[in-house]
Amino acid sequence: MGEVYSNYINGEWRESKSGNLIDSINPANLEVVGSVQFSTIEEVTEAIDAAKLAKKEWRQLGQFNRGQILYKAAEALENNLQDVAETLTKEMGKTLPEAIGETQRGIAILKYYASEGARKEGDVIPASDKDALMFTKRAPLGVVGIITPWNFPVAIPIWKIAPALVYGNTIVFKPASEAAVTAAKVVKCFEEAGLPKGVLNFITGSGSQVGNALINSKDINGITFTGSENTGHLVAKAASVNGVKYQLEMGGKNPVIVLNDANVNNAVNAVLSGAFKSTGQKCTASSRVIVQSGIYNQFKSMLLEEASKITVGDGLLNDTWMGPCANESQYNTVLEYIQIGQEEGANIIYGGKPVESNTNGFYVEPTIFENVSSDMRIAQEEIFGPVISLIQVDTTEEAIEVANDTQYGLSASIFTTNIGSALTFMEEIEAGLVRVNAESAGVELQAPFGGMKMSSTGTREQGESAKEFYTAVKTVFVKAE
Ligand SMILES: NC(=O)C1=CN([C@@H]2O[C@H](COP(=O)(O)OP(=O)(O)OC[C@H]3O[C@@H](n4cnc5c(N)ncnc54)[C@H](OP(=O)(O)O)[C@@H]3O)[C@@H](O)[C@H]2O)C=CC1
Ligand SMILES: O=C(O)CCC(=O)C(=O)O
Repeated sequence: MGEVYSNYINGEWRESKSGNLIDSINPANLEVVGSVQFSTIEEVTEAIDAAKLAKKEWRQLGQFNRGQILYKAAEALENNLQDVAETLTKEMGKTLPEAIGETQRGIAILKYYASEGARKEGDVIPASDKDALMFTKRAPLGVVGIITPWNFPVAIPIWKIAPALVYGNTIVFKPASEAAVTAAKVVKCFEEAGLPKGVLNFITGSGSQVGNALINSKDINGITFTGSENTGHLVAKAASVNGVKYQLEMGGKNPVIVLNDANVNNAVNAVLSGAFKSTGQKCTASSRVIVQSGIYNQFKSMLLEEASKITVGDGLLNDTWMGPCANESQYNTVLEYIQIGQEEGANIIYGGKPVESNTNGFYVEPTIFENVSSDMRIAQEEIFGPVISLIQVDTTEEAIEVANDTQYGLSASIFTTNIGSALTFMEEIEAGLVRVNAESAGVELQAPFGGMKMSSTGTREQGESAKEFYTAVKTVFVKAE
């Protein structure tokens, strides 16, 4: 049995009174990575109460000083980089280089929002009365609930926690159970940074119990969520009933268009990386590859050649390019969709089977379908695994039409050397992230991140956009007398 991690409530590591634990399982070999608390609803209330109690003092500390604490959290994470990254790989399977990259990104996000501490909190606006001073001032929301998924267990919590803190909010953070040990290690870095008690509260447990109690609380002022559509809808419903500000980041079914004039080599590399890195478990992963007929055969043969070089295995091993699915349920979902694709009449041209291992890991081959039409389930539903569909089209217009033929709108990319086609794509595509000659996955911490249609709720995370969610604007009008 691995180490046991407690909840962090009001500045103390506390075991749950339930006496029960949730084991976190390594998807590469089914070993227990560690265990976290199976918390009770009463403990959610304790965490929210602690955050409520801490909010005045934290707000009054001021934005600059709050930023200084985030620099210390960045330093703490830097000191623990290797351990956090290895835990991440063990918990959810992505390869160690990817886990190290994600942890480094977490450090960079902390530094970005630390420096935000020294930036402006509002604007002076000319009043109609020349003797008055009118300005805006950003105020924190108060207590923010943060619910995160398992696919980016370091970056996603940090890109929510860091802006929430610097703008003066206190937090109740509920991580995905699949990746809660990594999350506990991230929280320890905030503790090491010297956060006052109650400012960041961490509680683990089942989504349907702990998560549900958090989203239905009348004592939170904001809730931010990344995960599945089903849960996202529950968050939105509860938040609107309680008048709580909310933000959702959900799925994607991201297209990559490859036109006849594309640099095929670049397109092939971007599709493989965008589709199969992190075992396809990114909301920005490429899943529909829409290829113009003139280049289809050349693209397909290069894609197959490069796909054959992908090595699947334990993410901690040096020669592994792609790790396992994060858990048994994802593994079964991926295999089910491979079955569905075949029943729908699509052809597997690469992969399609589990990868046998002597460790019983949740390994699946990178899988490529062709003869896919846009109305098939494998072209419409988020698989969240290493599966792509090749869809052949004749024209740029048809390619964009197929790309938009989805309920999602997170990321979309095009490969072309024609600036006119690129401009048309930028204009016509229904996606929050528009990428030209670059893979669909790839998020810059200083830029707005979020989608259109069913992928998000219109709000954006990261960069300067985070301020819009984590603060309310006060418009102040002052006259001397
Ligand atoms: N957009 C994205 O980045 C992600 C998308 N997904 C999509 O979702 C599918 C399922 O993944 P899954 O992990 O089950 O996603 P969920 O939406 O169930 O989980 C995301 C987070 O929500 C919590 N949660 C679950 N149920 C509730 C609830 N009723 N109220 C409040 N919080 C809750 C989870 O806790 P707990 O872990 O304890 O259940 C977890 O912290 C994937 O196959 C993929 O398609 C998944 C992850 C990320
Ligand atoms: O592509 C990324 O780096 C982030 C994607 C993401 O937010 C997600 O998959 O949930």
